[in-house]
Amino acid sequence: MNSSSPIASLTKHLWSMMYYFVRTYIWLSLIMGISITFLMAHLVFWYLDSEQLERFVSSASQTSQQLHSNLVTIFTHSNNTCSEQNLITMREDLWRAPLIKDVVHIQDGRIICSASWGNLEAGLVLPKPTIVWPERGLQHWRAVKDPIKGDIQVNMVSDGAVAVLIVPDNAYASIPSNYPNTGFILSTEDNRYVFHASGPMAPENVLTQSGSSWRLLLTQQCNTSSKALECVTAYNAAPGLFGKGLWFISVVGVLSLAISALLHSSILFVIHQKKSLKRALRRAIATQEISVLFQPKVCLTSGRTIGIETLARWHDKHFGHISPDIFVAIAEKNGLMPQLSRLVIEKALYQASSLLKTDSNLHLSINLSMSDMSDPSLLSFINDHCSGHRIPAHQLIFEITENSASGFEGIESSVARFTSCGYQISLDDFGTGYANLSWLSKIKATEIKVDRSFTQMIGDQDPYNRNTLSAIFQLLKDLNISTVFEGIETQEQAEYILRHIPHATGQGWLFAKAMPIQEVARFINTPNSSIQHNADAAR
Ligand SMILES: Nc1nc2c(ncn2[C@@H]2O[C@@H]3COP(=O)(O)O[C@H]4[C@@H](O)[C@H](n5cnc6c(=O)[nH]c(N)nc65)O[C@@H]4COP(=O)(O)O[C@H]3[C@H]2O)c(=O)[nH]1
Repeated sequence: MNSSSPIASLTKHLWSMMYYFVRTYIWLSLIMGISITFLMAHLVFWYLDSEQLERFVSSASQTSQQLHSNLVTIFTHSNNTCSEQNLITMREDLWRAPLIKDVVHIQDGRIICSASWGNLEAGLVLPKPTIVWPERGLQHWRAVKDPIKGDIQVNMVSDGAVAVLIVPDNAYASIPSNYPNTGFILSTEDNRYVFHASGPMAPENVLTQSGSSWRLLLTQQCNTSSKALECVTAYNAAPGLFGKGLWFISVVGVLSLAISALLHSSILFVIHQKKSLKRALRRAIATQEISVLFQPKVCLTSGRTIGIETLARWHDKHFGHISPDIFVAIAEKNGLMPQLSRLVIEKALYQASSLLKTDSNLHLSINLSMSDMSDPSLLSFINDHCSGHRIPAHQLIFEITENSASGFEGIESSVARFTSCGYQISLDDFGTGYANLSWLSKIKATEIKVDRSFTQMIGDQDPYNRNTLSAIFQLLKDLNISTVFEGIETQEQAEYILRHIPHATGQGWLFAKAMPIQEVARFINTPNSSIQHNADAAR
């Protein structure tokens, strides 16, 4: 076999297709995995950062309140003298205020005594205050050298007679300065005065922000009763993943690759499952594993079973029960409909033939898809099997669902070929998707099956649903065509339909679920109390 033989080129083609799919899904998985992981990590870190800021702010707020109450006590005790008695009071106040470093007395812009150092004979010149706050009668010094010892930076607040020295790093020790990108500001409520600021941003740039943005996380708590310190603001200038180091981002990157790999294998698994489902369906059709059940259609006035609908069933050893909605769609997509429909028709005619012969008024409904209608040899297959079982054509109804927008161009002539042979045509799932009025005028159906969703609207108090329902009922009356209501589950639904359309047919679990043909025979011969009740209600 040389490399240009058809088998070799087919194998090559298959390989390149497989390679294309794997490659496509790798990119898809990578893009999804990386973006999902980074987004999730960012949101988690953002949340943790905002929780941390909340903790900072509430602890700083408590500190401010405590400082405030200490200041109030100290300012109240002030009598502007450095007497022994006054120094004792100052010291007692200082011991009760662990956040305050020292209390000093001021006269003519000089410190004349201190709770810690006693009388200072010459007096020490005070630097110029950073902030003068006339409305409150207070002066503030921000980040100045301790005027007595000169060793560390302090903040000071004074009412003119007494000044209090605060070491902010001690007072606000619970606000760790080593948190990267995190800052902390003490200010007045109107942001005019900033008493203390730490962190990577200038306080005016932070305080002019109205709230958090995607680049700045901001939390503020104001204590309006405080005389000296009003608002506490904590911020993170690089929230979420932005502020995390390279190490963190690398960990998230590795995690995102792992998630991408997981996604990729899940996608391949789903594709594999789909392919296996397709293979299993092909096998089930070939081995005739697809079975049929029949659901009775009941005349709502008389309570008589006037027909039965064939419903295909598939139970696979590996996948379990698979709904016809799923396997019919797979069959449609993979060109298996001719085999599936022929199998269902064959089984339905074979199983229902004796019942149809016993009761010549009973009809048998079979679902056909659009592709069945375009199958040129299906009609002769049906004709052959009907004459084989000696079933008259008028006892068969073919239910058609329009399940694609494009529809099927030759549908009118196909339907005409069916009706000319004596078969009846039903428009299934009327009112949903593409099964609408224009479709009805096209296919000249002898029966309409109103979709289950409309039956479920009965009893609904929503005004929109009630109006839709009454419009549908009016339309059906005007159309004057044989009407079947699907999915009747309650007595109320059956009675409502009977009141509005007396000759309607009902189908649904109120009467019976789909069942094997032997049970259908028993069902037909057993009087049904719900049906009798219905008929009584209509009288
Ligand atoms: N909740 C509720 N459901 C009810 C009630 N009464 C009946 N049903 C369900 O409603 C569906 C009615 O069939 P459909 O509208 O033709 O809808 C059918 C039909 O479009 C399609 N199908 C089934 N068998 C075949 C087949 O042999 N060939 C084709 N082409 N399609 C089929 O699959 C669809 C689903 O079939 P099923 O799962 O058997 O679902 C059936 C039936 O079991 C009720 O009171 N309440």
